[in-house]
Amino acid sequence: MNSLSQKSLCRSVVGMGRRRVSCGCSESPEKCTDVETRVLVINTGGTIGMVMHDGVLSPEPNALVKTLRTLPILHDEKYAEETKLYECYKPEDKTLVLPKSEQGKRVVYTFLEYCPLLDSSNMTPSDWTTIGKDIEKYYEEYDGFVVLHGTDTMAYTASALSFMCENLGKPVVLTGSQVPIFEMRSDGRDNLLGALLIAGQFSIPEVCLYFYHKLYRGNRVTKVDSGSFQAFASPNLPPLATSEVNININWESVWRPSTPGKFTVYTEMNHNVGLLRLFPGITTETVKAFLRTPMEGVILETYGSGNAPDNRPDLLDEIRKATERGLIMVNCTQCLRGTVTISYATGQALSKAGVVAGLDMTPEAALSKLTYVLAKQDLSLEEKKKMMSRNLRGEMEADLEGAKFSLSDNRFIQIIAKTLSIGCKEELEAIRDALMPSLACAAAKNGDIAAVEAIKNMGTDLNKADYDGRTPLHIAACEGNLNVVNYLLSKGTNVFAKDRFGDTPLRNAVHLRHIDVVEVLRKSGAHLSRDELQDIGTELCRLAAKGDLGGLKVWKLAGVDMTMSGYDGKTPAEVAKAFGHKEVEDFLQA
Ligand SMILES: NC(=O)C[C@H](N)C(=O)O
Repeated sequence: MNSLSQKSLCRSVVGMGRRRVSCGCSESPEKCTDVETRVLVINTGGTIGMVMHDGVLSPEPNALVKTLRTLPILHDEKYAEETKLYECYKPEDKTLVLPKSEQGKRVVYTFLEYCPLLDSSNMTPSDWTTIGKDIEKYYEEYDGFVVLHGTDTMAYTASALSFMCENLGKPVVLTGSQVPIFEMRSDGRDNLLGALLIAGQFSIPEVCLYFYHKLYRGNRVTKVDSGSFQAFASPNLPPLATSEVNININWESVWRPSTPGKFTVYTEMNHNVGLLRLFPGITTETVKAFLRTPMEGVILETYGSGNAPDNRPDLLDEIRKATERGLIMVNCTQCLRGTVTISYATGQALSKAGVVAGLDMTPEAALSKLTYVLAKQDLSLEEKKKMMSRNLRGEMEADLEGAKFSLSDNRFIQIIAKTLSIGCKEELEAIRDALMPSLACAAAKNGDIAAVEAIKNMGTDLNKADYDGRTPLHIAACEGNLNVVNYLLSKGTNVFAKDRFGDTPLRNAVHLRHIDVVEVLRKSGAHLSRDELQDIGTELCRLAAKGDLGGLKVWKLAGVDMTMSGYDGKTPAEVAKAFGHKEVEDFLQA
């Protein structure tokens, strides 16, 4: 399906690893923060890459990369040449690099172009599967993913991917444009640039949609305008980020899963689903025909806050018969904004007929959630219904359990504020932001879960790092505080966070040989980064020469390939043999 072979992508990664390149500043290479991050751009089609032929727009294969290479805001050829970029990142003809960002980073991005490129109106759930599989295939090699997609069905794909991507730990950002990128007045250049900067630089482990300076949660959007650059809206959830003079991330809204695990893409889909929009005078025959077998799941688009006529026993009867037969029906409102409630008798009638309340889900999110949930063969009908009414990926309003304390509830900060004679909210927030990351790290070091929890309840993002870029998870992993590690993971903290030395919590746990922490981090989807895998063969050979079986076992647990050879081409097993460490040799050959 795609024109980029796996071999060429893998070689580009395994061969060189992430580079830290001198940016020309006066810092030593260790301190210089001009770091490259990698983004895979999956080009599925859409207007962004279309060209007018015979008066109609259609996707143009192999055109986008060529054009981007000529645009200085989207590609810095001078940097690529000076730093021999293409020797590290292959394939050369599909790899580009952004100019240095405000955050001091270089986003290197590689294109994976589908064949054929599609207008998104031609897409089906099997295209969602293709995209999901590619994200899974290249997951470990990239820091983030951008999916170029037509706008017409982008909200469906974004919603579907949000459910299919289980335990996602990296950003996946869908974008596209209203006008082709080749034209003078196009929104495509800004949209692509914004999506790349977000996917390459921020720990937002969600499927998102970036359009017209705003980053939205993918399963909250709907296309609202076919003639404006502001094509999307997220009526029930404010944007996760806005790109203005600065990129402002609304960290408190970023979705963090509470049950971490290894990243997988669930690709089974149930296609026997549909959307039924109520209208005054809809006939029983229409409803009956729609709900007929093989239909297994239907989103009923109702009026207002989830209402349907309660003076139509014929209609309600058909609905009841269908739900009793095992068809799952979900109630979503036709209104752009708002939620389904049972405050009206007309709403209650549906709930009595067995229809599940879809709360404030968009029809796009509800439909793709149904295709995902119904495909889970090992779940009972009741479990599937429960899943439909539960918040899985931030697609519906959360229960109150997750509600945050307001800053003014926080005695600790208030006492500090009083001591410093500070009264206004902005200053209180500034104090919180300055103090809390360090306090959270201190609590993580002491293994004090209650303190970490209290700090979180003050509204602190537990992903915030201290002056060394170290998060509470780094500290807990270093100290071997398994309970704190488990707590932090249950709150969805980022396992891929890197401190200013480029180390992840997993690398710290390996270094200090905290086997239990390594195991838990691996189960949560952590893997060593390309930087951390650099020269790993030499390190394994060093341990083999010393007969350090324990050290080798921890690396293996961390997912390292034990056959990687050292600087002289010898494998660790050969080195162990040469030094007469039989037990180590047997372990390495097992
Ligand atoms: N703006 C667009 O991308 C619309 C196009 N028809 C598509 O969805 O592929």
